[in-house]
Amino acid sequence: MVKGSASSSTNNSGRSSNAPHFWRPTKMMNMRDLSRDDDFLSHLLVEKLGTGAVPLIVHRMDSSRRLPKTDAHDLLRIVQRLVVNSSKSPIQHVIRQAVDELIQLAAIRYYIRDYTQQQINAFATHASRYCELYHPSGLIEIAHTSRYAHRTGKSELCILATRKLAPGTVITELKGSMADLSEDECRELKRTDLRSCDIRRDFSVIHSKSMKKDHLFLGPARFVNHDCGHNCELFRTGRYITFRVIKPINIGEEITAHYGNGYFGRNNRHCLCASCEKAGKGGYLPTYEQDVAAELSGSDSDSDVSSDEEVVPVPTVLSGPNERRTRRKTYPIVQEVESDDSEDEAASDLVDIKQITPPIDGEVELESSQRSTPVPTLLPTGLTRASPLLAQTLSPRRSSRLSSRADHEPFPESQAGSSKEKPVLQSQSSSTNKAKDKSAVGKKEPESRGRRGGGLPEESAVTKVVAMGKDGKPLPICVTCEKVLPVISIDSKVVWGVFDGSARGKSKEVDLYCPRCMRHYAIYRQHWPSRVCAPGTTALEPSPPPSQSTSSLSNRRVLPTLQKKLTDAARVREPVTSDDEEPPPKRRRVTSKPPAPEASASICVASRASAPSLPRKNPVDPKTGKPKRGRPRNQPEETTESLAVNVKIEDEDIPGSIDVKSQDLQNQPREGNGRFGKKEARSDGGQHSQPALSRFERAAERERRKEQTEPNGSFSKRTRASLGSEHDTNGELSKRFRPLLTSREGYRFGLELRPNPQALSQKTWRSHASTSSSTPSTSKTSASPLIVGADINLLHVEELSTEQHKEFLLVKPSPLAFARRRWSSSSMNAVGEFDSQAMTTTGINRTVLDITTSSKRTESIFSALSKTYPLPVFDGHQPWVSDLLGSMPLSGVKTVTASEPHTRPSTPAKEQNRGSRVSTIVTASPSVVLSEAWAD
Ligand SMILES: C[S@@+](CC[C@H](N)C(=O)[O-])C[C@H]1O[C@@H](n2cnc3c(N)ncnc32)[C@H](O)[C@@H]1O
Repeated sequence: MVKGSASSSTNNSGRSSNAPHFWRPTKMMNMRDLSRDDDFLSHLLVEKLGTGAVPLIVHRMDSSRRLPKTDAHDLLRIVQRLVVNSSKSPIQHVIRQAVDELIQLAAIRYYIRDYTQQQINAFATHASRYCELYHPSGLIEIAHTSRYAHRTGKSELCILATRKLAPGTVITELKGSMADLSEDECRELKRTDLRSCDIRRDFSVIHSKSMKKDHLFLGPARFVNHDCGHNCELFRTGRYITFRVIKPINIGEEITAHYGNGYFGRNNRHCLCASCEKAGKGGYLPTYEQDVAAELSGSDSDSDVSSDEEVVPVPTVLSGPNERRTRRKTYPIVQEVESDDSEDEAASDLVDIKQITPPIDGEVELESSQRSTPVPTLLPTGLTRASPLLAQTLSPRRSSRLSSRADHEPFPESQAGSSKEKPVLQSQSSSTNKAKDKSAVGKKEPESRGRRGGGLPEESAVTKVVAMGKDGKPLPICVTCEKVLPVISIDSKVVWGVFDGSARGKSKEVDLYCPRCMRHYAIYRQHWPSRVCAPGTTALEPSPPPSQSTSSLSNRRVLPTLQKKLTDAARVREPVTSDDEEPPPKRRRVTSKPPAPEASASICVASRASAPSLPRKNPVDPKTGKPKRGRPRNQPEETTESLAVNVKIEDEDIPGSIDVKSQDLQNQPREGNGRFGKKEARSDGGQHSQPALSRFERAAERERRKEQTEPNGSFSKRTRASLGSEHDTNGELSKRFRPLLTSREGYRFGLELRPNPQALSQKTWRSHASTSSSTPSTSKTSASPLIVGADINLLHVEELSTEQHKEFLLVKPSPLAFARRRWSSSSMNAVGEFDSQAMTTTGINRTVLDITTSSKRTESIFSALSKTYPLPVFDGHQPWVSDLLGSMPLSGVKTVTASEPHTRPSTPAKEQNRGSRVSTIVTASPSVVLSEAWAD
């Protein structure tokens, strides 16, 4: 292979100086790898997503290399999270997150195990383009089309609009980059080799006149099909090739471009586009087949086949091999990942698209690099209808079908047989279109495919036609979009779809969905084409991150190496600023939180580059020195992450946020799984640590404790008897018999008392602020201020002057960072004792506390705090604290909205205990209040 020219804007490290951090024109990339990445990603994120069962048809080049099997559910969850998070974070952020998660999937990690950092970057870039398609703001989607199947024996993909698009709209997510093709590669792609099933001629080869080079189109843009009456034009925008709408496009209509006048043979005489179909031109010319036959026999002097290319015209046969078949060779997806062939390291460059000087008006002209003709191939007979639809896992209801759909799928009469076998198109009874429908009955409706290119058609004016099978019965349609179900065929064999009469009975019983509508519903929980939740409906629930299966032996072997690469790649993928580049998403200070230790690999998030985190993995077994087997345990960070999803920040610009990841926290020893190490044994021999309990376990524990205590907080006799001796060897009350912490009013407190932190602190601070000019309030007279954060480490706060205290108190904690830890506190152990060690792990080690609890245990809390950690503590009962807090102008509450449900009791009796309960929360979960309140 020949190395392509390096981009002038590409620096020595192989990175373009003006490329965004998630896209790097990659030097020395193997074109086959790039193409294979693209194939793999489009298979995962288009074909497999939400359908799970659609076989691989997107395969461009090298089918000899097997692809690892990927769990469709994992893919779906990643995309669902992207959708859920899309309303909360900038698009770049959610896409990076999705790509990060994708790359953490075991199958993908295996796939890229031998990749260099540059290759990983390129892979991530491709992935980001496919992920971007699913953003709810997206304008397009990828769908199947069978338009060309009657000639090619296979289904293909196409791009459809998800919204009405007006002329001038730039479809930014329809990006493509171009891999520089060497002459050999180009010839390889062009030729039709009957002996090799692995290579196929590819039409997505673009010739740049200005560069005098051929390129291979990569990314979703490669699925834009040609139409002589195209509705979009290709143009270059900075580093991308993208598309601009030139004619109004309706929902569901296909996005088409013009490949050039000679792309499908001279004057595009082999073109199968809708416009040609309408006009009876190109591949729909009545004399087309005779012309082709004449051409093949050599009598056509106009033949485009150039003698210097190894293009072998393929005869028009029913079942013989042809270029298309080779392309659509069924791809074996192995059950287990296998070791792969060594890579051909011969390199070709991925061209920096900036090099391509548009010839006219910024457009990149596409010129046919093909000299041969698409080979007309007839499908075996009997495929006019399709086989039973596979996975009917989804159940969007017929009743909620969309009222009207733009015609987007070509009718399968031409998908599933020769043009002679085209089924009759017949009007569907429709109240609004009866007259038109009648006229359409029994004749081919030229508008059936040809609404592209017209003005934005009124949906009510759309003539609904149904495709009829050979037997005169209507072909099955998708219950959602009401389009004829595509028949997906590989090597002229139907692999997906509904066909033959035997299946028709079934199709009546079950609702059938096209792959696109299945996928759409699976992702958005909305019927196509809606991507947003209707008011009053439940939003998608974010699924937990996909499990990290490391069961494969080969995976375990390669993962450490890969991990290192991912980490290095993260460093490489720093943001590069340039005029041309999209600005990196504004970092939110409030979202800064201690990076999850060993929580996730990120090759994309530049902010993590300085402290790259590692993918979650199992702890190392001290005996064997190897990672433990089985599913890695969930880590606390996951909880905070999922909580973070539910936290909405209305004001991003929060000054004075505290980096809660203090040095001390970092220095704290951790176990292999990222958790903090065992805590020192306390003087009484007990352990501070408490096993992390699930919500249900905690509830069960509370119930158990309730049972064990009598109403006055003491243990029942039965419990007492079962617990054994009350006193330990020192004569102190044994831990088990210590009563639960109670407030002065006898209110039992603990983690079960979870008031709504926002409402609580709002009330608290408001009331305090309103009285701030008057006599300072105390916990006894009113709801008192609870905690004020300060970024200072004080041991003896009493020695400071009031002014100094004020200064400390002016520092505002980061509400979001603390809110994320709202319920993660385990600072109260099972018997209600304060666990200061746990407190440090919840990120409050820089916090000055004002504990206003009236509990008698305050003292022990303070001493525990100062023993384990030099945590400055203010006792709310001390007059100077009350004075200080009372005199401060307290601006109250940051608008942090937490959507997590809570179960705060609201009986009047309990309301009376608000002060105490709040105090309880302070000690049990300080972050609750910290997240909401601070002083101005
Ligand atoms: C750039 S790709 C477009 C995506 C393609 N449908 C796929 O699934 O990979 C170009 C290929 O699409 C098909 N194609 C697109 N427009 C066509 C047309 N007007 N007539 C015939 N084939 C077309 C041809 O198979 C061509 O090789």
